[in-house]
Amino acid sequence: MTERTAGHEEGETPREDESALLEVENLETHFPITEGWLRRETGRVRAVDGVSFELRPGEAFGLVGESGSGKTTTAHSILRLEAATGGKIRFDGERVTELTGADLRRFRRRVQLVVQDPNDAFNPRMTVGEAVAEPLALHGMDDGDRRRAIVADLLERVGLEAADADRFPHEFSGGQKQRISIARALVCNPDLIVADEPTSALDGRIKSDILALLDELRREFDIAVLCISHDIDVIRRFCDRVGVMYLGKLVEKGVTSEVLESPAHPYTRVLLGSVPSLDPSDREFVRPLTETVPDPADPPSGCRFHTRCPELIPPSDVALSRECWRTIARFRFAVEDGQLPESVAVETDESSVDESTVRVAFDLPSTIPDETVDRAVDDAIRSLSDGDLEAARARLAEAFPTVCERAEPNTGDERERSVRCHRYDSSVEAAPRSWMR
Ligand SMILES: Nc1ncnc2c1ncn2[C@@H]1O[C@H](COP(=O)(O)OP(=O)(O)OP(=O)(O)O)[C@@H](O)[C@H]1O
Repeated sequence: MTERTAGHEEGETPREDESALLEVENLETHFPITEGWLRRETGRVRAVDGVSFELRPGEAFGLVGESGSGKTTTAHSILRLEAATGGKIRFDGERVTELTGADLRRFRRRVQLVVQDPNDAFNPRMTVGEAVAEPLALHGMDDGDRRRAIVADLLERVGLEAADADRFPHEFSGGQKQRISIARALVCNPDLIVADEPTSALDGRIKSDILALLDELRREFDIAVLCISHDIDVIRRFCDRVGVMYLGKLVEKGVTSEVLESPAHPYTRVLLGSVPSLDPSDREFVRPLTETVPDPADPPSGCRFHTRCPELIPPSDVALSRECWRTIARFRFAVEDGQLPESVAVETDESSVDESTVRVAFDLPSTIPDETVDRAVDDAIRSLSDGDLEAARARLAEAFPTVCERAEPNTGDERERSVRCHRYDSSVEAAPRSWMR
């Protein structure tokens, strides 16, 4: 066992939080896209692209976001199941990517994974007892009687019976198999459990029971949990703090109750589906501008959410109602994306679409109470009706520059609450925070 690295390594910036168990700093995991038999790299999927968070001992931190936002890749990079391409991961002060030999084995013992589908987690030819004891044997515990005693105790702790050790995994239900996975994760006395969608393969009551079990065990044994889920309810019930991921970035981070009760980032609001208000009749349903999630191999510039953001910041000289601006932004990004409604999609240069059809399709008013905007929208509609998507795209992009597209927002690196949105940056001229309620 090597001595734990105290403080920071030579030539490095001091660690943000000396008491953290896990520190993830600017993590990047990109996957190369290759072509041809020479496997020439033609691009990169930016699955995780600058993610930072910490986990304190015994704390439950949740990563939430739509499918494809990079949650699993983040977890796998921490576990060294995927190779991080940038950034730093420290576990108990040690750089995870640099661990080798005995140090790596110790790390693998102290950090355990619980996967989504317990059916994939077991070798069907091993008894439950053998499966749960396997990590003990791998980590050098030769005494069979001792292993059996530990397994019997753990099976009882997760709500099964000691005698279940002699049965095979296929004899158990999904919920019971997840209990066995949890027993196996606990057997080496870990400090951190990474739970990747631990309940999404389970139904209602069983899901609740498994969450309650995980919660009880983590408190009893003081185990930190990194919980990955697209299910807000799981995060709400289980996690002390939460990070919201969108296209490889953490867009908001904070104490779970605060983030879920007063979500600040427009994407978090979209994910939750509403802007909370004390008066339930005053709740506003928040929808993204478009449903199309951009490709992580070619993410939008600036803020990655800008192409779908209902709070997109307008150019400073545009004075329109919020709803009117949203309609125009929706129009702009649908055109940019080439996602045109059927009535507008023009196949060939010869065909054309009536201008009023374009207006109806995008809900655009016949006149817009801002002359410059009105002219730009008119020009774009004319180009679209002539089937010239490229000209419409260029006109709209030039007419509506936005800081959200131009620059990546900072988080300000506040530990307890951070929001990666220009609307929270005092140096950006935008509507005040209260505008977002
Ligand atoms: N090995 C890989 N090679 C190339 N691209 C990958 C690889 N693994 C993941 N990706 C891509 O990286 C992005 C993030 O995937 P990831 O599985 O981490 O997201 P997620 O938020 O966990 O989603 P889900 O809940 O669907 O698992 C996706 O676009 C995915 O297609």
